[in-house]
Amino acid sequence: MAGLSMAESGGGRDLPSKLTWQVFICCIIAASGGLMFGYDIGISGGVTSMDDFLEKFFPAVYLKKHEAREDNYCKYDNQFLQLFTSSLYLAAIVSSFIASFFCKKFGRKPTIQAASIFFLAGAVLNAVSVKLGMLIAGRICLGVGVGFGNQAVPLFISEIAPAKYRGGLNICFQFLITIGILIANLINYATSKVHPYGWRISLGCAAVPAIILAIGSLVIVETPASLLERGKNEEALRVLRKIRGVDNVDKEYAEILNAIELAKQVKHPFRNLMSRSNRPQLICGTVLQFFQQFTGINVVMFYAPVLFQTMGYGSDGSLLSAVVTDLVNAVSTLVAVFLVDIIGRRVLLIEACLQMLVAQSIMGRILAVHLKSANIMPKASAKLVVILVCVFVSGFAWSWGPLGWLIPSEIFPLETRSAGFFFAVSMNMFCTFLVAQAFLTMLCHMRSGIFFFFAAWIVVMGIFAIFFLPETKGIPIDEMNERVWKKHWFWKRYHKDSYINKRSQEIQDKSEEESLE
Ligand SMILES: OC[C@H]1O[C@](O)(CO)[C@@H](O)[C@@H]1O
Repeated sequence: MAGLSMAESGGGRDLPSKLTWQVFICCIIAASGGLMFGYDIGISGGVTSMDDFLEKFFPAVYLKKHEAREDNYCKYDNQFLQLFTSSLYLAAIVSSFIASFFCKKFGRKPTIQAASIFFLAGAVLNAVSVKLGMLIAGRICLGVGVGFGNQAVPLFISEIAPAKYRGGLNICFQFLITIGILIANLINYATSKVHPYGWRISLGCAAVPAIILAIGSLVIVETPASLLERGKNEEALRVLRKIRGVDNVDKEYAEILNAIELAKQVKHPFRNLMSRSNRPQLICGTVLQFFQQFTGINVVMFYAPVLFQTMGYGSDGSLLSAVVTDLVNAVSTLVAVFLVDIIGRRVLLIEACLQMLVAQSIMGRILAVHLKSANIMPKASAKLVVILVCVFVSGFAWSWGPLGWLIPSEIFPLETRSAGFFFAVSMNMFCTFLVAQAFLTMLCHMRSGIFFFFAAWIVVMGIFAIFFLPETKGIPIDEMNERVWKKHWFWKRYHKDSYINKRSQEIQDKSEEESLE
């Protein structure tokens, strides 16, 4: 198998590996799960600002929207409307739990295939909806797809990529999420002019990425780690040779095998995950996803068109502004693809905190000054807010967006990887749900204060990144414990103590044995 010219050396050490086309294509196909996820994220904001859609499913919101005297901040405050957006994430939390077992027992590839089937069912159901119940049922199917896809795809990519390219390839997942969001908003822009069923086209088009994923998932290989985990040793060796593009993969094979043997001794991964020595990874992996969502990114992704309408833009202008921010989101994610394995994870995260903090604070201030109830914001300020949204989004896109997935996928040892990643995925889904469900109500009650609320969280996450997040750039996954956690100024205490605990347990066991004899 020919390798791409850029890659000849090993994954940060002496493992022979090339970035082969096989790996590259598998990663792109798997990452198209991100396209699907992104499409679902991007589509709901535009659809919920379309009059035809509101009139059919949410007549109360429709009336409120066209009520001249209604408070700008509260036009869209409706729990059911928020449930349309957020039900997907609720379903995804539950399904990613199931997916974590499915992924371990049947492998990463069938989990990705299952995701595509749920995506397809959800898209069809949404496009033909005649009642709110059908609409929500469709969103739930999409949510199950998201749960399965988001559980399997980042793991798949991290396990199949050579360590040296793991960061960049993994970010393809997030990149395709941003492309999905962008396409969704472009489609919304076009279909908002198609009356009365434009929204059906928007929701139905989700079937396209679902079909791409379904077909693509038939041709990808299973990861060597997952094959070994299920006792398919010969196949694992064959796949490893194929994806690395070299025959001599003995060392890597032995390392994965070793990790599997260790993993097999762990009968209860979820219980093991709670043990003291696994706590640093668990805390960092989950907290990163919590922080990712509490940047307030989904306020922009879900509700940008609604937010821009609140500021006085017309429907067209709002959808177009949302397209611009999505473009910035996608392009900036590419920056991370190229930089993450060169300058590392922490620099990106910390720099982005500063950038997002400045943008959020100025935005909050502008909205506080100009957007009093039922007032329309001056055009220049409204334009400035769009620019600030772009500054905010770009900071997020080259840092907390992609790294929220990458870091949790690379820090857990094999025995707790699936279980640990589940916590990260479900934290993402849970917080996305919270933001989606609460934002319009928060906007109505907190008004511009909402931006300061998220700005405060950005300060907290910056402090966390500076003091508590270790650098994982270029470290092979199976060496994380030795080279990262056991050396970190804060987290090393968890290993030291666990060693002491283990030793004292051994001594206690021994003395019990002796006394029995
Ligand atoms: O690109 C923005 C998107 O990325 C995510 O944070 C996922 O990583 C989504 O929740 C968000 O909508």
